[in-house]
Amino acid sequence: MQTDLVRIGTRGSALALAQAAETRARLMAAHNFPEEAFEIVVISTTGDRIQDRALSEAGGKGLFTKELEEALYDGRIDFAVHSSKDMPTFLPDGLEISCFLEREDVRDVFIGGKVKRLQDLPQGAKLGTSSLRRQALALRLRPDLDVQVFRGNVQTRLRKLEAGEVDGTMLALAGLKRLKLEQVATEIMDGDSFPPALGQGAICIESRIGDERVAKLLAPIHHAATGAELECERAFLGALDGSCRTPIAGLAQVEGDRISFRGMILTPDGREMHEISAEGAVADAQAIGREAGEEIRAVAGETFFQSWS
Ligand SMILES: NCc1[nH]cc(CCC(=O)O)c1CC(=O)O
Repeated sequence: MQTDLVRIGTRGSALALAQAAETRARLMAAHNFPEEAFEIVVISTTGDRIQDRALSEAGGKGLFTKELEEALYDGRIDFAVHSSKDMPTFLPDGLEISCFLEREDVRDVFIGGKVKRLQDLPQGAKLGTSSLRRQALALRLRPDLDVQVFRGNVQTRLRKLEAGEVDGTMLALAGLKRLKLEQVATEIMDGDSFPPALGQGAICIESRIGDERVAKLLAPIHHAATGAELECERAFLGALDGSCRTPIAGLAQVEGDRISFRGMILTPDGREMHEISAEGAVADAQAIGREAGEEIRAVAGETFFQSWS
């Protein structure tokens, strides 16, 4: 048994651990394995250690994946469990995303201290978020808000809200559900005016290209529709060159053999916005995302991306 031990790599935050446990539970059910067949290997990343500034300033998305990828190369873990939203657009050589679990609710929520809804915040109230997308979308609805950089894991943010450091904050409903904390949400944002981050709500698994044992292990827990949605969304991001300094939102949705996509780019102050919609066969998911990215890029013009960076 020991030689067959499956080593699951994860970050150490409560959300990451919940995602690793969910992956393990699905594998146990799919293969009829006991819990002892798995070891959850916790790996601390640079992103976890930086708490005092926005991640876009510190070097971006790779900060949450680098140390896990080193563990994959070294063979200390068999695969790494991630939030798709936090994955860089391009992966290092030899590694791939080999599996997507079925997507959770993709929506964002508002969590208010004294008021329940974002729109009910008093003039000039403090909204805590480090996401440029949430900042831009919130400022579109409420240009008067005072957006504060607000880092840390979900629990830390909720503590800061309770302590009155801000008047409200925003989080992904998916993460709250995985932590069994969805009851703290005071408003579920409407997906039309508040589209999610690309990849939001989807757990993905990164592994070594060509690892047949891991491929066989993961095949039964892969969710094809989520996979197509994420292929489309990641292609959109790739065409935009996924800069962390650009607020980007969007969502692909599979229905039967069709996929629809809606994407949005904004200026950080939320004043300027470009939107795109596309639709087609699921088999063309990637091309649909890429073409939507190229089109929105052309419509916005290169100056759009340079105007604030
Ligand atoms: N950047 C942190 C992060 N990465 C994934 C989630 C939520 C879970 C998900 O989207 O799958 C969160 C927290 C949040 O944005 O509320």
